[in-house]
Amino acid sequence: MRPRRSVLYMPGANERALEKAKGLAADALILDLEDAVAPDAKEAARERVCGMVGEYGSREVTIRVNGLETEWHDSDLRATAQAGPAAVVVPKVNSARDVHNIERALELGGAPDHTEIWAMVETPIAMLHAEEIASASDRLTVLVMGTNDLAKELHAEFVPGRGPLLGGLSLCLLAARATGKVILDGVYNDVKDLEGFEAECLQGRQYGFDGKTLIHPGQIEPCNKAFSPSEEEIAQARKIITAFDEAKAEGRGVVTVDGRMIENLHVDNAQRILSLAEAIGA
Ligand SMILES: CC(C)(COP(=O)(O)OP(=O)(O)OC[C@H]1O[C@@H](n2cnc3c(N)ncnc32)[C@H](O)[C@@H]1OP(=O)(O)O)[C@@H](O)C(=O)NCCC(=O)NCCSC(=O)C[C@H](O)C(=O)O
Ligand SMILES: [Mg+2]
Repeated sequence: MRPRRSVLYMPGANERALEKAKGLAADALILDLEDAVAPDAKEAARERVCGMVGEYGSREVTIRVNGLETEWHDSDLRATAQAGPAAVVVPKVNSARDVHNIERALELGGAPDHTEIWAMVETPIAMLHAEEIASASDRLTVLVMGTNDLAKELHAEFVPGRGPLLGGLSLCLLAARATGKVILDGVYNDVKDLEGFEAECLQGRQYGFDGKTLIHPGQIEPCNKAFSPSEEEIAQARKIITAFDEAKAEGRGVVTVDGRMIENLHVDNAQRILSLAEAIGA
């Protein structure tokens, strides 16, 4: 299990941010060539980020290319295939066919096997095709929510609690869990509003997201905390596993811990929590 609690975007044209990220505690980085880079800076940014992939130590480094319909997409994908990051993040993936085209281009470009596809799901049609997108390729390992684009396409407003977006988020969560993929929540735009950010992290975790995409260093620490099992959760997980093992030894398949029923499925969940805590510790 690889923790992907905090996944930080940085503009591929912003040398200061690219340097600063070398000392930041994000689990993964997205070096961005898409929205955060102006058209006349695209080519220089591509060359810069492809040359920096190996400079971030143990962090998972990915590159977000420009969308399939854009003039930069093919060159971005070719250069990324050669750079061999942990993943290529592709915006506005709308169908299984899009995934197959990306996969083929990576193979033709000589991408190493370790370069995964992270598909951004951020349009109404992607919400409706989430399962076919998620299951289109073994190389595709992560779905990334693009909540700004989704809100724009829906003509939705940004409101506390994200009511207008929850239908789409839930469809993508269902698709990710049904196909065994990781899923990351979208970004929180107000970098000064930490209270609102923490509330959105908590909501994301409660819905089942594995982590959240971020736009500012100040969001990393609260995000890591929100998506890590707490000391109490770890202790409770151990207690559940021990109680169930004891019950099993006595020939029982169900037990109560603190008055609550515990069956096999709760033990699976407790084991997942311990594995995540162990992976974070490592
Ligand atoms: C949002 C920002 C434009 C704010 O920038 P700024 O006001 O300059 O921030 P600070 O002055 O508070 O910065 C303090 C220091 O931190 C560094 N910094 C800032 N952001 C980052 C970052 N993302 N990664 C690394 N380092 C960062 C600054 O350089 C300062 O450093 P120093 O001077 O040495 O102290 C800015 O944060 C920003 O550009 N964020 C990223 C924006 C981005 O990448 N957007 C695209 C991805 S989001 C998206 O597209 C979502 C999706 O597609 C959707 O549809 O939802
Ligand atoms: Mg977007």
